[in-house]
Amino acid sequence: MYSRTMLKVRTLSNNLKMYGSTSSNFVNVSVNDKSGVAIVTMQREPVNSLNLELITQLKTALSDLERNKCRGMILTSASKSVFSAGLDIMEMYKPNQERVRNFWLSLQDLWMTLYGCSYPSVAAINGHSPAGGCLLSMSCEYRIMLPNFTIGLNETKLGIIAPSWFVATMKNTIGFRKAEMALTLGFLFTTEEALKVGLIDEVASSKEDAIAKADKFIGQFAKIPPQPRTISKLMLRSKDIETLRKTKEQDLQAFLQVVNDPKTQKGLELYLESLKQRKA
Ligand SMILES: CCCCC/C=C\CCC/C=C/CC(=O)SCCNC(=O)CCNC(=O)[C@H](O)C(C)(C)COP(=O)(O)OP(=O)(O)OC[C@H]1O[C@@H](n2cnc3c(N)ncnc32)[C@H](O)[C@@H]1OP(=O)(O)O
Repeated sequence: MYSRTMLKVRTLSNNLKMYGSTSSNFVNVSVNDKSGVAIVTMQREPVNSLNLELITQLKTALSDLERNKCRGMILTSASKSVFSAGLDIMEMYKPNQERVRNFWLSLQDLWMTLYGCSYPSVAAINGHSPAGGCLLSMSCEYRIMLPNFTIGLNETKLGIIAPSWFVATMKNTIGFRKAEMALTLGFLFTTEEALKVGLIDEVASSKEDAIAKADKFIGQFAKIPPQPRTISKLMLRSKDIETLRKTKEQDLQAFLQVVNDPKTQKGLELYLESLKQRKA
């Protein structure tokens, strides 16, 4: 039913080529011919960490879906155990200044595109979803997660602060009090805990079940006129999108200041080592 790559994801744009990147395909888009619902699959092994290329390709895919008036979008992962490990730490460790700037601006763009898309959006969370992975999930309208994984904004545990738009997205998803607790603790919720707190909406037994549930959620909108649907969604979401749009440069400068701080660089080095040692 879902035909692979019916909507072609454009490869890297010219401005990325100057960094010598190869145009690997980190995003697959397949569209159900009957329902018009698209499945957007992140496929950057091993953990879908969000580097500049994955972020750019996701943004392109979502914008293409908008232009093609898709009926709904399901965001998921090709991995069996990780939805997304969040931002690629290698983009922030000893960064090339022009690339890290582009990285952050592209992340801002991706968030504004996903959070404000007109079509219904569902995250089929088929693996762990910390930090930036949680942001992507929360930016969708509905979340379905598989058991025995974790999700949350764990930034404070890493000694860093989630940007204000990450915080706003969490507050809008689970409410002020629960967001305050979760953010200050850097709490990673298990699937069951996430369901209880309202961070996810349903638990699925498998990826196929998650996709079926997502299709069912999106199917409800078949009877709702699209324009009032979109306007209602944007009445709730546009304030935070506009806030970031107006403060993009300020937000970028704050990020660059943190990233370029030698203490952050030392922290990143230790964190990368700890990730590697967990395996040993
Ligand atoms: C973090 C400091 C940022 C400094 C900048 C300052 C402020 C502004 C930015 C603030 C916002 C930040 C949001 C973020 O998203 S930060 C990223 C936070 N992410 C995490 O903490 C997740 C870390 N990863 C994990 O916990 C696990 O990898 C896992 C997702 C649970 C999956 O576990 P598992 O399946 O066991 O896989 P491995 O751990 O063995 O990983 C395989 C491989 O991938 C590397 N890796 C994992 N996560 C990342 C990542 N986020 N970025 C880059 N690389 C990652 C890991 O090191 C392994 O590599 P090797 O195979 O080479 O050992």
